[in-house]
Amino acid sequence: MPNRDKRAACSGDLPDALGALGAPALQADSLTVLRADRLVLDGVSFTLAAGGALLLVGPNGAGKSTLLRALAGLCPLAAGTLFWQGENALRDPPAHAARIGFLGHADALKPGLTLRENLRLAAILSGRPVDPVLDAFDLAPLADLPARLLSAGQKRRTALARVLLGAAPLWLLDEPSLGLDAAAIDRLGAVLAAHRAQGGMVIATTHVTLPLPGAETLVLGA
Ligand SMILES: Nc1ncnc2c1ncn2[C@@H]1O[C@H](COP(=O)(O)OP(=O)(O)OP(=O)(O)O)[C@@H](O)[C@H]1O
Repeated sequence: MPNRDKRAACSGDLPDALGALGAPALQADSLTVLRADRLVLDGVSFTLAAGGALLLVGPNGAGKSTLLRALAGLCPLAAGTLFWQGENALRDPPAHAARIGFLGHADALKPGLTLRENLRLAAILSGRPVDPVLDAFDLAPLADLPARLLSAGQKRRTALARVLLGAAPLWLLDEPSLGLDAAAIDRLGAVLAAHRAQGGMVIATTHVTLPLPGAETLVLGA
């Protein structure tokens, strides 16, 4: 069972676009989620300011992925409210989707498309160029390979590149370092730090140490 009313307040610079200084950009208030009629999350609360990071930890089945999906609006809340800058975040699903970069367990790449083609839709939607994002994850030499030929770590890096390309302020990452080697984890750390330095926020599930200095931790299933 997750901790009740566990709060994690994260600090960081708060740009005008994300609200008044000191105010939480994201606030989860007593979130409760059922899956197949079973109580998985019971009154989970936390706040996150611009530039902040929150690690979701706990044993298998504790509800970490479920919480990420609930925060993304992909899993209905049985009770509780998610606020974005003081407003009910889930009242306007398209607006909420636009503020989220989501990385699930599955990398969700089209196997027959090249790595670059897999990133094209995100690039069109955000208006951002693909090449700097390829460089950030050392993917340029692989850009014209079909995704089906990529290794597990290369696929993970591509999925992370798509999150970066989306330019959303709130990143929800399910075990982002899964399959990454040490160099790729260093690159991930640099990308996360740059995102937070611009006022972006990160919520990540993990079973291992992630390169997110100063992140708060929310323990589920304790
Ligand atoms: N689609 C679903 N329908 C019913 N129950 C589900 C569904 N998805 C997950 N669950 C259940 O919800 C609980 C929480 O699962 P979740 O995937 O959120 O755990 P987790 O903490 O992310 O685990 P792990 O560390 O193994 O990734 C589990 O008991 C799981 O069986």
